[in-house]
Amino acid sequence: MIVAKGLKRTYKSRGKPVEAVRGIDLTVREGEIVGFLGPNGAGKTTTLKMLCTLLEPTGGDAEVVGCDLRADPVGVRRRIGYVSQAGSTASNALAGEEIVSHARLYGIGKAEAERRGRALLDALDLADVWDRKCGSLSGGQRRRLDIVMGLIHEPRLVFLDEPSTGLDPQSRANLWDHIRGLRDRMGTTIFLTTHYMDEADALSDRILVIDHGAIVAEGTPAALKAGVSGDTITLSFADHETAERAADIAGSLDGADTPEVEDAVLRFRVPNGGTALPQVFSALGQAGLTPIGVEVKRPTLDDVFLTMTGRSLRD
Ligand SMILES: Nc1ncnc2c1ncn2[C@@H]1O[C@H](COP(=O)(O)OP(=O)(O)OP(=O)(O)O)[C@@H](O)[C@H]1O
Repeated sequence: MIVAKGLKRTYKSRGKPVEAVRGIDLTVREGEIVGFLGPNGAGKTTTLKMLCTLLEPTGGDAEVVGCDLRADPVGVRRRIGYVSQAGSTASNALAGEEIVSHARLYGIGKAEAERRGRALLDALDLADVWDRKCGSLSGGQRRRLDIVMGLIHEPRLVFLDEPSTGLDPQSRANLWDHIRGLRDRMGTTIFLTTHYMDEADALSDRILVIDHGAIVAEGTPAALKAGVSGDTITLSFADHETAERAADIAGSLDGADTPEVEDAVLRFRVPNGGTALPQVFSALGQAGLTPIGVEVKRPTLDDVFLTMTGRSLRD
């Protein structure tokens, strides 16, 4: 669906070059949901806009749904759907009118547009909004309506730019269900940008992590997390001195990473938290030390990012 080679975009800002995307390679296969994850300003939207023909690359090439990005941008546009961050419906217009007029832009007849529109609304749990003003819909409903618009010409590939930004947790989870459903029922390939780790984790078959305009990691969410060594064990003690004594003991355990103590909290890494914990408790017990709190944390995508870049995705 997408093969990009050396894709690059340099902006000019106050006479100075800004290398937003520094020559990236990426491949997206048919039927995949690929999450493009990175912090603010990493180059996600710039990449997306280039792949959607909204922005000309300053270097590199790409083929999107079989069409060359530079030689056949119209071919690309006919074959893709694009759901922008800003949304595409006017508040005062009726949802049904917006769908039909959008479909007409693709040369779809009115009756066919209405048939497809109603079927898509139904699929996205919006069956009763045809005669409602777009501005009267909830945030989640309006995002789903945007997706209906992006799918009206039945593209095989759809780009979603930050799909759940601004939605409450329940609407986000509901939107994710619908996005997965589209792929499962219709086989639509989905390429989405996000700076939310949970969104990338919950939705994507494969994740590309971008930072400073370059791809720094790629893989399934599980493989990326497995690449980060070990689980983190956090133990709380009554005071700093006890935590320091516990740190000496934890540090001598097999496979344990250099322990860190902050106030009365000890944190260290082990290859497997579940199997290490009984050993930790037994060793601490022999020294007469008892933690007052314990937490075992599996690696998150933020740990992946931290390992790759030395910074947190949240920074
Ligand atoms: N029109 C422009 N002119 C100059 N610099 C730009 C322009 N658009 C984006 N940039 C810069 O390019 C870099 C990448 O921006 P981009 O919007 O692609 O990042 P992003 O990962 O999509 O971020 P966000 O999550 O905030 O949308 C940033 O440093 C941004 O300031």
